[in-house]
Amino acid sequence: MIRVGVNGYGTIGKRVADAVRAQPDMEVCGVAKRSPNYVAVGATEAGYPVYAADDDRAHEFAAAGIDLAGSVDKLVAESDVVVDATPSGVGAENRPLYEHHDTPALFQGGEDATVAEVSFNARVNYDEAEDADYVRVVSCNTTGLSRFLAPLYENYGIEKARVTLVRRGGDPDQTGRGPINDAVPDPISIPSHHGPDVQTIFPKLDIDTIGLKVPTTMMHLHTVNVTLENEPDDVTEIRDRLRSEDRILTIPDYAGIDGAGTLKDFALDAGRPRGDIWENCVWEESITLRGRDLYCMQAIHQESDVVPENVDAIRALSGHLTGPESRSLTNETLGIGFSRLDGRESRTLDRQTAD
Ligand SMILES: NC(=O)C1=CN([C@@H]2O[C@H](COP(=O)(O)OP(=O)(O)OC[C@H]3O[C@@H](n4cnc5c(N)ncnc54)[C@H](OP(=O)(O)O)[C@@H]3O)[C@@H](O)[C@H]2O)C=CC1
Ligand SMILES: O=C(OP(=O)(O)O)[C@H](O)COP(=O)(O)O
Repeated sequence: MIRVGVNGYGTIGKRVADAVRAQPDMEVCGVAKRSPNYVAVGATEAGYPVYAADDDRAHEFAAAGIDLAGSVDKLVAESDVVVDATPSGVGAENRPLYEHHDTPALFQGGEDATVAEVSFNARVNYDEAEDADYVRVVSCNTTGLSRFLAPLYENYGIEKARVTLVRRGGDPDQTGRGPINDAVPDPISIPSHHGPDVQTIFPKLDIDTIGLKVPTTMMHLHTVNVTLENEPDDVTEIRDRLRSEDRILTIPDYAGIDGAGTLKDFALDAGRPRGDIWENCVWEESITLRGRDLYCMQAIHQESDVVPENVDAIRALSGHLTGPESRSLTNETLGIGFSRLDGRESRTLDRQTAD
C-alpha cells in the first residue's frame, strides 16, 4: 500500500484524498489543513486524520472541537508520497519540508514548472515521472489541452495550435472572485501562461494561447484551432479518435447538452461525486475540418480534471505500474469513461461527412 499524505485540503486536495481512498493500492494517511472550517469538519467526518498545516493555529482546531493527529511535519514523515495541494506558490515554500523527510511529493499546476523535475500528464509522459522525486501535475487547462492534443500530435503531427481559453471567474466556494458583470482579458498579453505550460508536456509543439475570464464558476471553455501536418480522411475520423480516448467525453448533438450548465446537470444526474467531470467534454458538432485546419470546442471542469492525473502521478513516482495499467485502474475505480451517451450517433457530424 502506498501511504499518501495530502497537504492542503481545499478544492483539489479533498477530491484527490477521496480518489486516493478509492484505490486498492493506496491509503490516505492524513490531510493537513490550516483553518478549522467546514472543510476541516468534513475531513474528520470522512474519517481522515487531520494535521495542522500551521502549528500556530492548532489551538483553533481544539476550540472548534476538531481533534488533530499532529503537525504537518509528522504527516510528511509518515507518508510514502505527499500530494501538495496548497495555493499557488505555497507548494514551492513547502518543498524543503519534503526534502528534509526524503518524502517524494506532487505539486499542482499553480506552481512554477521549476518546482519539480517533471511536469506531468498521464496520457503523454507518465514514464518521465518514474525516476523523479518531485512531479508537478499541470493545471486544469493545461491537462485538458494536453489530452486533446495528444492523439492529434501522434496521428497527424501538429504544425501549429491556437487556443482561446474562456476561463471561469472562480470556483463555487470563491465568493470574492469575479468578474460579476464583465468579460475581462486575463491575461491581456499574449500568450497566456497555458501555451508555455503545454510546452512543458510537448516541448516541440508550436502553440499560442489567449485567455479571458467570464462570470461563471462552472467550467472553463476552450476554442481550439489546430493546423495538422497531415490531412485526415474526414471529420468522423477525428471524432472517432477523440471518442476512443479514455479521458475525453464526446457529446453528440441529440443530447441537448448546450453548455457548462447542462454538463453539470448531466454529471449530477449520473451520480458523479460533487458533480465532478474528470473528462474533457468535447462537442462533436463543433469538430470541423477545413483541409488541414481542425476546429473544436471543449469544456473543462477545473475542480476535477486533474484528480485522476494526481492518482496516476502517485503511481508513477512509486513505480509499480505502467502508465496504461495505472490509467486503467484509476478509470475503473473512479468510474471514468462510462457515459450514458456512449454509442450514440451525432446526426450533424455524419451529415457533414456525407456532404
Ligand atoms: N481550483 C482549481 O480550479 C484548480 C487548482 N489547481 C491548483 O491546485 C492548487 C490548489 O488549489 P485549490 O485547491 O483551488 O486551493 P484551495 O484554496 O481550494 O485549497 C488550498 C488548501 O491549502 C491550505 N493552505 C492555504 N495556505 C496554506 C499554507 N500557507 N500552508 C499550508 N496549507 C495552506 C488551505 O487551508 P485553509 O483553507 O484551511 O486555509 C486549503 O486547505 C493550486 O496550485 C492551484 O493552482 C489546479 C487545477 C484546478
Ligand atoms: O489551474 C487552473 O487554471 P489555469 O489553467 O488557468 O491556471 C485553475 O482553474 C485555477 O485557476 P485560477 O488561477 O484562476 O484560480
